[in-house]
Amino acid sequence: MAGKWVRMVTAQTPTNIAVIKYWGKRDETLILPVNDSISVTLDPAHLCTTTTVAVSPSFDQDRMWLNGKEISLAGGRFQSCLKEIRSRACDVEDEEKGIKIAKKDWENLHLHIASYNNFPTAAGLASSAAGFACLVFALAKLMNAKEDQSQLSAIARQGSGSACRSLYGGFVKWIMGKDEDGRDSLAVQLADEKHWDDLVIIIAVVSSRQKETSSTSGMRETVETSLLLKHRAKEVVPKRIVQMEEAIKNRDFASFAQLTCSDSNQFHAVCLDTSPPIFYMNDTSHRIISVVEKWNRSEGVPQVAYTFDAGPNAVMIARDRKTASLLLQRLLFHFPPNAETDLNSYIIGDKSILQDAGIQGKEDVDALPPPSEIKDNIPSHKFRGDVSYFICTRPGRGPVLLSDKSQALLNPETGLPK
Ligand SMILES: Nc1ncnc2c1ncn2[C@@H]1O[C@H](COP(=O)(O)OP(=O)(O)OP(=O)(O)O)[C@@H](O)[C@H]1O
Ligand SMILES: C[C@@](O)(CCOP(=O)(O)OP(=O)(O)O)CC(=O)O
Repeated sequence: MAGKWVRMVTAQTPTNIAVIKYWGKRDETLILPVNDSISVTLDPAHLCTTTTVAVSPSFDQDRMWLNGKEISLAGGRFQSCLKEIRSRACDVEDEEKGIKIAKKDWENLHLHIASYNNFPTAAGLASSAAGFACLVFALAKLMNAKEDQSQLSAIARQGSGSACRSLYGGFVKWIMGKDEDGRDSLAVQLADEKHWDDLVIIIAVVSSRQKETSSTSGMRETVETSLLLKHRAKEVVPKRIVQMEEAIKNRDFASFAQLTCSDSNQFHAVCLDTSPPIFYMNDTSHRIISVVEKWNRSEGVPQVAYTFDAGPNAVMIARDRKTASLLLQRLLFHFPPNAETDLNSYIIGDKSILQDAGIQGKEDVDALPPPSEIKDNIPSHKFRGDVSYFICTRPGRGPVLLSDKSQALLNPETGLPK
């Protein structure tokens, strides 16, 4: 293994949004949850992490750069993932480059890791989920580990619980497991992204000034103080998991939406039941819920599901493209962009939904009529600037390797960021 070679692998991994939430751990170090959860993987075209991992005998320590800045790998979560994946490394031979790494060599070789999130890291868009899933997936490829996606998910879980669900595309279940060592706490795919490809997802990134409680400390406080969480984990979630699996299997949007909204609301109720109470949603979040609830009610059958993680951003899932364009009209009516924001940066991702909604410019936003369900309730307030921007996306695929060398984030000669 001597020489000056650098071997590297680049991968791209999606983020995910839970429709049955994970909240509460029974083991903090291994990251073992108190209930199963189910998520939808989001299209990596709009939200994803790209990670390049490299190994070389010339590296003298493990190093990592996140979005161009060097970060410490000393934290327990990074160390757990690195240790677990190293212990599964196998022989690697690259005849073209004349590289031969024996299984036992991996203990002494150091790694360079560079990662980039194509969305804001601190905006509550589950960067840790895509990030840890990508790290583990890329390292497994680099080290020729023979583990399947589910076994890799149990390693990513030790970086961040929700990360285990980003090892698959489509619809994913994290099975809480029973074993004390956590080996059976892993993700499985329920259906791939093609199974239900009518769904359209619109994320409202809500402006928030307040500092939020991290998921990790928030759920610790909930486990310590909330009686409602015990009821949720024991009585409510197990039934909902069965119903949600059925709804996904049958593409039953009415049940899917009802379960998704109820579970998000119960998660936030559990936060409120924590002492001291945790508030993740803000007034804008509540207004978005009200817009969707009023519309769903007036239609008689749910058109859109909403769900909120540990922050004020709304993730809305529309039953199809037509519904998504009607939703976007409603959202833009209530939450038009600020004077200084142009429409092109206000609606990002799949902009074709905007065209479907018949909106070409800001004048079309100003001309939007009040939605029929609120017409009798004038005055209908506008909340200009309360949403930072919207991301239009859809369910998407799981992790992939990027073989195009130009997409690598590390220099192939030096192993340092490009
Ligand atoms: N691309 C990445 N690769 C590895 N780790 C990452 C990556 N992106 C984020 N992380 C890790 O995740 C941490 C951020 O996680 P945190 O849970 O605070 O925010 P979030 O996941 O963006 O939001 P939320 O969990 O509230 O949805 C970072 O400090 C870093 O440790
Ligand atoms: C509200 C959630 O998004 C909580 C996610 O929590 P994290 O996975 O970020 O927490 P740690 O395991 O402590 O890293 C719900 C969910 O994704 O299921």
